[in-house]
Amino acid sequence: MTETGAKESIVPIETPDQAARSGVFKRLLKNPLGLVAMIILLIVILAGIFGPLIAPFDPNKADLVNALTGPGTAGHLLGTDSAGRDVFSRLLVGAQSTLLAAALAAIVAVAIGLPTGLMAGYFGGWFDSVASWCTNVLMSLPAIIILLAASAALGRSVWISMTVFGILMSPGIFRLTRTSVQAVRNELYVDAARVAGLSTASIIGRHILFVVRAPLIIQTSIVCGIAIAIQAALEFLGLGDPLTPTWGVMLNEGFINIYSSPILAVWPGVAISLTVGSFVVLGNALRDALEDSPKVKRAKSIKLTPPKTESITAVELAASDHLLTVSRLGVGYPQEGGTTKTVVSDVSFHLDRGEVLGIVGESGSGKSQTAFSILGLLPAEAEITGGSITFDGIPLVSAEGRQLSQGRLSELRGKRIAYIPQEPMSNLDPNFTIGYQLVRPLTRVLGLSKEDAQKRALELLTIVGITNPQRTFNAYPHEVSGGMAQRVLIAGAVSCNPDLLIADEPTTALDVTVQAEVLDLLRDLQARFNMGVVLVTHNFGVVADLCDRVVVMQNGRVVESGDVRTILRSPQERYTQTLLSAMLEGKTPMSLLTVAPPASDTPASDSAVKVGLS
Ligand SMILES: Nc1ncnc2c1ncn2[C@@H]1O[C@H](COP(=O)(O)OP(=O)(O)OP(=O)(O)O)[C@@H](O)[C@H]1O
Repeated sequence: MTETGAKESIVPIETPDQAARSGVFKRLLKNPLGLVAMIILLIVILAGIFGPLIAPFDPNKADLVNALTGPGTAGHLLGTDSAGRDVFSRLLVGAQSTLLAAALAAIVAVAIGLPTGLMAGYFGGWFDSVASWCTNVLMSLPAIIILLAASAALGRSVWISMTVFGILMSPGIFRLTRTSVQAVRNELYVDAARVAGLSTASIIGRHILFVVRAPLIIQTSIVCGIAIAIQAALEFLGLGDPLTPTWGVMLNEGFINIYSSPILAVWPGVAISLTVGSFVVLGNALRDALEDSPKVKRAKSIKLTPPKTESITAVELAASDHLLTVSRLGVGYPQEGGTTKTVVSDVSFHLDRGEVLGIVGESGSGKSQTAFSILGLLPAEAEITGGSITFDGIPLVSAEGRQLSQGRLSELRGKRIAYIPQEPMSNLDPNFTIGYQLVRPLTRVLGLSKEDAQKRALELLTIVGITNPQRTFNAYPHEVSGGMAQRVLIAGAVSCNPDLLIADEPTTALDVTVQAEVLDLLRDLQARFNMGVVLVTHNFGVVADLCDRVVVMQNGRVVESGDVRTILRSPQERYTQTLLSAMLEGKTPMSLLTVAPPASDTPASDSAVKVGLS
C-alpha cells in the first residue's frame, strides 16, 4: 500500500506547535501594549536575577548618618530610608523575592486548579460534584482574613502566605478550566480522536489542553499580578519579614516616613504598579495573540461519550466464523418514571472479511445506534438492553450483557476497527494541521517514529486521491473543502489497515458531485485492504453501488435482510419496496412519502406508512 506515496518527495515539515508558537510571538510583538509590558517584565526579571550582584550597596546595611537622604545624595541613586539603607539596592534585590513569591502563588493555583478542572470537566460525575463543592467552599472564604490568620498561626513568611494565597486562587483556575473543557469535550473531533484509538490522557493532553491554554495563561498572569499586590498589602500591614528587602516592606517604610520623605513610598509604589499592570496587560495581549489564530466555526456536536461499561478482565474468545456478529441486539434509553425508550430491538446480522454490508433505513430507524453499539460509543445514558456483539471472536457485548471495558475497546478502535463519520469538518480539530492529526494516531497508536508517520501520512493522502498531499498535510481543516476533509478522514481510518470499517453516512454531508468520488474511493480501498465494511446509509442507491448484503431497518428493527441483488430484484417487505421506489423515483432526501398498503394487507390504523428519507 505504500508504493504510490513512496515516490513522493518528503520536505521537512514544521510542526503545528512550532508554527503556532512563532505566530503567537509575532502577533504579540506587533501589539504595542503587549510589547511594553514584555519589556517592563523583562527588566523586572533581569533585576530579580542579577539584582543581588549589581546592587551598589548591601540592601540591609544601615547608615544612620545618611538616613533619609534624597535621590543622588552620597552615591545613593534613589536616596536612603530611615535606617540609611540604599533604596535602589533594596529595590533591585526586592524584585527577586517579589517575583518568586508571585511565581509560587501561581504554581500552587495552577497545580491544584488545572488537573482537577480538566478531570471534572472531562469526566463529570461524582468527581465533578465533589471538586465543585470544595471549590465553592474555598471561594466563600474571605481571602484576606485567611491570609491574616495564616500569618498569625504559621509565622510571617512570604512563602507561607503565597502558598495559602495560591490555594485560595485555585478555584478560579479550576472553574475556568472546567468550563473550557465542558465546551469542547463533546466536539466530534474529540470523539474522532477516541475512535482513532488515542488514550484519554493523550486526548486531554493535546486536544483539550490546547483549548484551555489561552484562558489559563491570562488567568495565571492575573494571579501573578494579584499575588504581588496581596504580598505588598500584607507587608504594608506589617506582616512581612522586616529583614527581607521586599517592595511591600519598602512601601511600609515609605508610609511611616510619608511626611519627612514622601518620595520613599514612590519607588516601591511605581515598581509594584508597573509590574502588576504589566502582568495584566501581557495576559490580555497574549489572549489577543492566541485568538487571532485562524479559527473555524464549529458545527454543533452530538453527544457521543463512552457508555458506562462493566469491564471484563479476561476476554473470553467466542467461537465465531464471522468477522462481526450482531445477535438480537437491543438498545434503550431509560426514561423518567422507570420506562425505557427502545431505539434498537432484536437486531441481528453478520459481516465477513472483505464484505460490505449496508444498513439502510429512514431517519431514526436505529442505524447509527446500531453502529455506535459496535464502536462502544453510545451516549452515556444509553443501555444495551439485550443481545451480543462479537468482533473476530472478541465479545464486545457478551450474551450476559457485559460490555468490553473502554481500555480494551480503545485498543481495538484505531487499530482493528476504524470509523468514518458523517460530518467530516467537525471531526477534525480546527486547532491543528491535517498532517498533525494524521501523524499523531500513527505515532501514539501504531508506535511509528515521527518521520515514518509523516511519510506514511503523505502516502495515505496520495492513496485517497489528494493531488497535492504536502499542501493538504500542512493545511488547517478550514483551508480544505468538505470532500477533501472526508478523504483525509478516510485516510486516517485506513491508516491502521483495519479489519472492520464502519462508515456512518460518509457521503451525506458532501456535494452530489463529490459523493460519487468518495464512494468510488471507498470501493477501491475496501478491495485494496480487504476490509469488512458496515455502511450506514439512508440511500438504496449507495447500497446498490457498494454493498454485497443489506439489512433494512425500520423503527429500530430489521425488517428484511439478504443479498443486495435479491433484495433489489424482489423486495419482500412493503417498507423495503417503499424505500426502493423512493430511490427509483429520484426523491430528494428528507422528502416524505405516503405509501398506501395493498387492500388486503394491514388494519386501518396502518393504512398509510410515512417514510421520511434523510
Ligand atoms: N440520546 C438519546 N436519547 C434518546 N433517544 C435517542 C438518543 N439518541 C438517539 N435516540 C433515538 O434513537 C433512535 C434511532 O436513532 P439513530 O440515530 O440510530 O437513527 P438513524 O437511523 O441513524 O437516523 P439518521 O439517519 O437520522 O441518523 C431515534 O428515534 C432517536 O431519536
